[in-house]
Amino acid sequence: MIIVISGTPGVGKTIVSSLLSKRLSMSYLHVSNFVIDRKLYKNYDTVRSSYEIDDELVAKELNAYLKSLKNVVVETVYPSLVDYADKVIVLRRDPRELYKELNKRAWNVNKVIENVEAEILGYVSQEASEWFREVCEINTTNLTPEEVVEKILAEECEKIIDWLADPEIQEFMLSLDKIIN
Ligand SMILES: Nc1ncnc2c1ncn2[C@@H]1O[C@H](COP(=O)(O)OP(=O)(O)O)[C@@H](O)[C@H]1O
Repeated sequence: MIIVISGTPGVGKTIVSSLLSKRLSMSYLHVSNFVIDRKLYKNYDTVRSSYEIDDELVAKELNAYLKSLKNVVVETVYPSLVDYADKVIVLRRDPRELYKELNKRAWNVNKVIENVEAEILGYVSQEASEWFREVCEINTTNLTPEEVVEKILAEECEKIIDWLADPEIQEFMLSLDKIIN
């Protein structure tokens, strides 16, 4: 069984994946760590503070490795790297909360805002829906990580979340645009 836990950075993937894997006695694979451990990156972008990856190479190595594991919870920002999954969960978080969360990281302001805007526009959710037939979205805002795990186990999914339907989040996005422009 392969369970993919995806979402924008800061939504709670690591904590939820780790709890879920323990709860189900499954292995846990953090794709970014896999890429770093196996040196599957092309280079490190110091401006963006992130590794640039060769998608095809990572997908090839990752899927070969996943085949060797029976039961695994896979955490990734890029769901399309995974060829096959039994369940795909995309965690979502109120962009205003996510902004506070990402500001705690030692990231430059552009990187924080790019990621918050990616959450507002639903990039990861869109990628997951294009790649997999069925995707379960869970809004983690105001839930504890344990409650998120319970929802995953109970398959309590929401409709695809559209943050931009909320006028306050539209305003928030405009205020972010002003900071970077
Ligand atoms: N449901 C939650 N409620 C409160 N804080 C959370 C929740 N999920 C994650 N966090 C906190 O948010 C931060 C980011 O979580 P993390 O699991 O590292 O996110 P990701 O792996 O998606 O980047 C951590 O400090 C974590 O403790």
